[in-house]
Amino acid sequence: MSDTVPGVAQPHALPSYLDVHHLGPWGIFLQQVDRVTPYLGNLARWVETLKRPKRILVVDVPIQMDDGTVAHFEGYRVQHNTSRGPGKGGVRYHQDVTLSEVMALAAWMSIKNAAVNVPFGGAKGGIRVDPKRLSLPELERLTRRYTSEIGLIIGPTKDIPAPDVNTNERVMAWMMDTYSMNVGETVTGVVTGKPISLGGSLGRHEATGRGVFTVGAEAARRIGLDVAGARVAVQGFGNVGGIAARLFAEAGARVVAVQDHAGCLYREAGLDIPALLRHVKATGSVAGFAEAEPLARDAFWDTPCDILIPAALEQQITEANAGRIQARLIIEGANGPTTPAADDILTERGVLVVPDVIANAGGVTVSYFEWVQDFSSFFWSEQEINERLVAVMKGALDAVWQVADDKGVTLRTATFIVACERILRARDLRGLYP
Ligand SMILES: NC(=O)C1=CN([C@@H]2O[C@H](COP(=O)(O)OP(=O)(O)OC[C@H]3O[C@@H](n4cnc5c(N)ncnc54)[C@H](O)[C@@H]3O)[C@@H](O)[C@H]2O)C=CC1
Ligand SMILES: O=C(O)CCC(=O)C(=O)O
Repeated sequence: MSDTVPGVAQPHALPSYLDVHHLGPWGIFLQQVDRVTPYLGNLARWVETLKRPKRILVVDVPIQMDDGTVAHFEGYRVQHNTSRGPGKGGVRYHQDVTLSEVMALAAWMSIKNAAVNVPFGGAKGGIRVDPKRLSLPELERLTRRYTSEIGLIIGPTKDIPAPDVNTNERVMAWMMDTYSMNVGETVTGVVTGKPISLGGSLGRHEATGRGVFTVGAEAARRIGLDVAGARVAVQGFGNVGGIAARLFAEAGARVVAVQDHAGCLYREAGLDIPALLRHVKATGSVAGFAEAEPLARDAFWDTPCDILIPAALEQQITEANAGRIQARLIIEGANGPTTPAADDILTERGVLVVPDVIANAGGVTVSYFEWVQDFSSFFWSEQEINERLVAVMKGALDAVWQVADDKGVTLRTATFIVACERILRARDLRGLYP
């Protein structure tokens, strides 16, 4: 640290799980912050703020299983930064969820929310659980107990959860109901991504995929790649990947390869995406879809394609496969799919990466619209929402593209520059003492 503000930037040793050498998503976020710091000018004196989450809550979530036994699950809610507004970010249910992962996901929310200039800080939550092994009543009990445990720190003006991997509108309805019962009144604005009949927003279900498509098509146009006829490969075929694939197919692209947790498919002529979506709805996975050839999982990364959309989990594009990717354009639907070392390889090879913190911001943008609609109890048409979403996404991409050109940096560094400046300027203006 070169510059110091009394009481702020003292070089205390970081706890081990906050250390840049700690491998995992949080370590990756710290490396990304280090890459942007030289571009932050005077605001760099506040950068330590980004390296320490504001608030971390780890909760024990005990529930009664259907067989009468009691099981304990570990849950998290991390508020990374609240300088620009209440915490905002999804809740993930997955067997591999860790604190490092939730910290990074919360931090990427801070960057993303600032990049598209919605008035939120960054937060994220999760439970280490394989939800596929729970019955529906067990899942409901888990969600309700978790919501009560994190109820201490969430709220419509404090921190507003939303869906992420393995959570959906139904889970959000349970969260909204539990929080409301605990505070004694109906509070629709405590979560977004709710069912429409409970204060949800039209267009939220599709928003992240629509945002991926919007910035993807715009980036393709800017590099002279025609979406009509382009070959697209998609990893992850859930809310984000499935909808992005559908929109690209509707725009005339050929979705040639798809991978999810259980299967991997290839079809040179392009997969029938509506039929594949029906298959996934019926069976839970792309595996076993008859109108395609099965593909070995690792071969997915060698697929001849023009556009690659990672839309599953973190750290999928690494030093091991970045050199094999054939796409000219990568649009990050997932959070954190590319490691910094892989980023460097892709840049070197001239592959354009539209980073997660802009590419998948469509979801939280429409979550912001949902939150505003809940507060005003006045609801907008789907057309209005989609038009505003497209305007926000194109405007944000345009701004970071300009910074990337001006400074000769990648789109990821450019997005971090724009976002960190907004966050740290807010931090600076707010000052230190209560
Ligand atoms: N749902 C949302 O609004 C947003 C989600 N995201 C991010 O997008 C990504 C996907 O989220 P959703 O689509 O919401 O989740 P989802 O639960 O709807 O779908 C996840 C998909 O990833 C696949 N998958 C899981 N593990 C995999 C593996 N090891 N290899 C290949 N595929 C695997 C699953 O089979 C499924 O198709 C995550 O990184 C999430 O954080 C980002 C912004 C908003
Ligand atoms: O809609 C939201 O509030 C957040 C969605 C999310 O978790 C994300 O963008 O990664």
